[in-house]
Amino acid sequence: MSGHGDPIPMTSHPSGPLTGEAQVPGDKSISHRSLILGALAVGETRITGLLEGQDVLDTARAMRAFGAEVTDHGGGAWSVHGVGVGGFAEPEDVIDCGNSGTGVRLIMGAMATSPVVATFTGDASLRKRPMGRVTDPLSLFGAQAVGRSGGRLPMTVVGAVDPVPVRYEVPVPSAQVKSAVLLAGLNAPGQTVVIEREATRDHTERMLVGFGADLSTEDTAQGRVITLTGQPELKPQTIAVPRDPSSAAFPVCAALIVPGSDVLVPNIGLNPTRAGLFETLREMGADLTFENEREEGGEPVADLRARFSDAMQGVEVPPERAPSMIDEYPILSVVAACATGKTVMRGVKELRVKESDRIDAMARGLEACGVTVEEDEDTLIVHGLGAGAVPGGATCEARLDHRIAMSFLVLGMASKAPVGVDDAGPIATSFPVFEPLMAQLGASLKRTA
Ligand SMILES: O=C(O)C1=C[C@@H](OP(=O)(O)O)[C@@H](O)[C@H](O)C1
Ligand SMILES: C=C(OP(=O)(O)O)C(=O)O
Repeated sequence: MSGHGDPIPMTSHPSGPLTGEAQVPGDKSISHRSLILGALAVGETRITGLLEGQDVLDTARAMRAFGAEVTDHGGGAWSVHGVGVGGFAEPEDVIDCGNSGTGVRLIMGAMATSPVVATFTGDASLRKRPMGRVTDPLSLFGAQAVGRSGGRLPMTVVGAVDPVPVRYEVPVPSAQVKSAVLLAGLNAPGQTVVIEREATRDHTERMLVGFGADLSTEDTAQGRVITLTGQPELKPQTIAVPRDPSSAAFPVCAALIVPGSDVLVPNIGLNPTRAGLFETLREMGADLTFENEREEGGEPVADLRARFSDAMQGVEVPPERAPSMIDEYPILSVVAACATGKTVMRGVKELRVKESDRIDAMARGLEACGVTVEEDEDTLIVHGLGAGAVPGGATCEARLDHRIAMSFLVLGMASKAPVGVDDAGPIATSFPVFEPLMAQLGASLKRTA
């Protein structure tokens, strides 16, 4: 929901060893898609392990507004009684997607080829984010969108009455844009083709196939070509949502930088389009192992074991790895500050249009904590001080951004002096149990008045 409550200032104090098991919640990307695809199927989809973070709860509410029956059975078990492709009803009120770019962009795609009109809004962060990247391709299907200047929310989308299929080359590496076009293509007759130069997370493609759509993917010299045949009848599914690697990143990285730590993070989804951080950490010399590697529900899964690693060194992260770790640069820059030498992150300008400008948010906060940082439009460079050498002692701005808030709280666990954030409230969008989970491992997080 767009209204956040009062800010929740929080301070993270230097911590003793972090030990034990961290049961992180379900994957946010897969949770959104489970609800949306469930709403577009005919019959009842059953979901276990759904992330009950605010972003996903807002998508659940939106699916109800479009006519699906969405039921919370407790303990992460949900069901969605879908209305079928093209069956969305017109919402009676504004759709509020809160803090969630994924929610609003995927839902716009899902409704854009149905004869309904919907107005979308979000919180102060989401209202700053660009929607033109989604509404441009949706207009090719015949949909129309009017929003605030710069293509910002609030925005009204008029779904196409007679949609046509499209062939669209995604101009920015974005799974949200790709997914919006594929979801719109579901209700267009004929074949919709999406081309992405750099492969981004492929949950939409995998799940569409699971729901019975005719979708094929081909890797060509131009990039990945995805072809979807429109107007399928999607069959309801039983989905066990894997645990989120982007949430696992926080206890994993905390364990790597807090002396004496040894943490197990079980059942983490390791889809290669999501696992770039773990590869980078290993290149830095992290003691990070994958145990019990297996396949579950078509996705690779493993238990991650992270132990304090006092000899990590800075690396150059290859720009082509960015899509597979796009949400992990904030926490990587914290690890980089605790490694020796410099870590160079290039090809990261997409970070500037997330919940906050994440390059600027991390640069300012790290500097306040005594770390030297360089940046340009597309680059972040962190000069590491080594294990235990970051001064800390600052309160950093979270900027309505859950990943920024969690990153600085992790930094506080490994700094010389505590690190605070002005508002830990946004953490509830993706990782509502972050505070008790980290406390159970031994972290000292205190809500400050
Ligand atoms: O499709 C998704 O579920 C997501 C795609 C990424 O955004 P972009 O598509 O803007 O890169 C990512 O940052 C976001 O957290 C989730
Ligand atoms: C960028 C993120 O999410 P969204 O775009 O869905 O707001 C994120 O979770 O880091």
